[in-house]
Amino acid sequence: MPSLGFLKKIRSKDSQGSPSDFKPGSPTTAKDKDKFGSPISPVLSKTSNFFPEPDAHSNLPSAPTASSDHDMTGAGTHLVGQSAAANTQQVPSIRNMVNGPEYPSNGQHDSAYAAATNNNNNTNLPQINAPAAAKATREVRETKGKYTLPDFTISRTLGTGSFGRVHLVQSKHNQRFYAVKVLKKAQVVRMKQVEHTNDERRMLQRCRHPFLITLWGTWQDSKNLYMVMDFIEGGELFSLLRKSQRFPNPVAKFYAAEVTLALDYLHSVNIIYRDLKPENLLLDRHGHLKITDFGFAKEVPDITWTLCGTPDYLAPEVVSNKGYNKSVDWWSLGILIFEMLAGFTPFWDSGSPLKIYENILKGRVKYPPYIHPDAQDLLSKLITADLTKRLGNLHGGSKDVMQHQWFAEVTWERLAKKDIDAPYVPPVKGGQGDASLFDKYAEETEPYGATGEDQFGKLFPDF
Ligand SMILES: Nc1ncnc2c1ncn2[C@@H]1O[C@H](COP(=O)(O)OP(=O)(O)OP(=O)(O)O)[C@@H](O)[C@H]1O
Repeated sequence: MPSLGFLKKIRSKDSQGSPSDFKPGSPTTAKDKDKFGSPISPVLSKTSNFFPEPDAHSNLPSAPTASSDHDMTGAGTHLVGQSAAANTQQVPSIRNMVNGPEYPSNGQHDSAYAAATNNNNNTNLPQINAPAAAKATREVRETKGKYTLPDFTISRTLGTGSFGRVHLVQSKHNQRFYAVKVLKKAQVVRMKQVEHTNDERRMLQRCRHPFLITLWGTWQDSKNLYMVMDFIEGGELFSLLRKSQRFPNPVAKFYAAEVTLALDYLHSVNIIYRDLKPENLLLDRHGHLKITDFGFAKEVPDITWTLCGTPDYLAPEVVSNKGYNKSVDWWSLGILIFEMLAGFTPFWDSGSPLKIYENILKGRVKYPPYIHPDAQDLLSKLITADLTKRLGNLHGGSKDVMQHQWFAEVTWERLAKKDIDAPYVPPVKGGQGDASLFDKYAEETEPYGATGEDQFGKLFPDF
């Protein structure tokens, strides 16, 4: 049993959806259903468009087939079929992108992945060729973006974390909005997170995928580290989930499917994410997910031992300090799906991490009766301590998860191209630095851009 001192993160904010509403065995009440009304309901009619081939065995509303050339991002269609090499040529250096008028659209972020996963197979699962994906990633991300504070106008805090905060910023060169994560070096060192922080930068630099945040570059001054990312305008899935209390089955399925594709990609390039939770899932302006916060991501071809993560989401092999592998992300996916469907995490226990650990090790999950049987079947196969039985960790890898009955109507290739409408479109004014969907935070009082002696500079050579 780990002591709290080992842990990087305790779940903060208003933390946990309370399980108090759930009385095992009691049916879902009409009142429960009403709770779904806000803020998902205005677009709930769109749930029927998520997955155009409805599963005959599911209770989803039957769906009109979305037109095959429909692309709600306005970006995806022209990408399909581009070669990774062609795409590489189109992506200018980061410095040029900030300075120049031809800043790439989000669509270009997607195209290396699209090219790497493009195939003519009959199956609707993207056939990801890991070495090709990794190569495409490397080719696209060889630029080494270096910025300075005067490149940006810093505005409000979008979110805070264990070591720093994330600001909305505007580039003075192209007037576009970005998010800059600011980490205090002293705090990173004090909390023994130097390696994780360097890993975060390296992993983000390497990754390129439609559902992963894009890192454009970094810099440092004598006190802080800075990471420039896309500003993802729709806020955290966490906020949407708390407001909605819990998601209807198809809504949870949509988000779970996008996360599954992102995990499939990360694992294909030997990266474990290790911090899956709704706080780290942001919604873009069209309602698609972006995974942020790679503070725990690690390149591991095989097994690792570090104890990190957020209590509710830790797999038993992590809690009991055994070596672990990519399977921990599949466990966390199970916890995420459970939380989306139930509104609380399965091992939650009066907010006490130690009790949560005990519950994780006991491994008993009570499924609320309103969870769809197919979802429950998938959850029982993900939230299983036995690594020889955990879905995602078996011979079929992530394909076993993607081919599970709960995901039967998901057309994975279209989903990977963002060619399926999201269930909820955040009410934001795109491209205008609209941060209205983010919680408000007290602002930093110490000015950025400190000069003078840099005690820790050598520890962060890549920033
Ligand atoms: N690219 C982004 N666009 C918009 N908001 C963002 C972005 N990246 C992060 N945020 C916001 O900032 C919050 C904190 O970011 P992040 O999780 O990366 O910080 P952290 O210090 O690593 O936090 P933690 O303690 O959870 O690890 C996020 O939950 C999110 O609300």
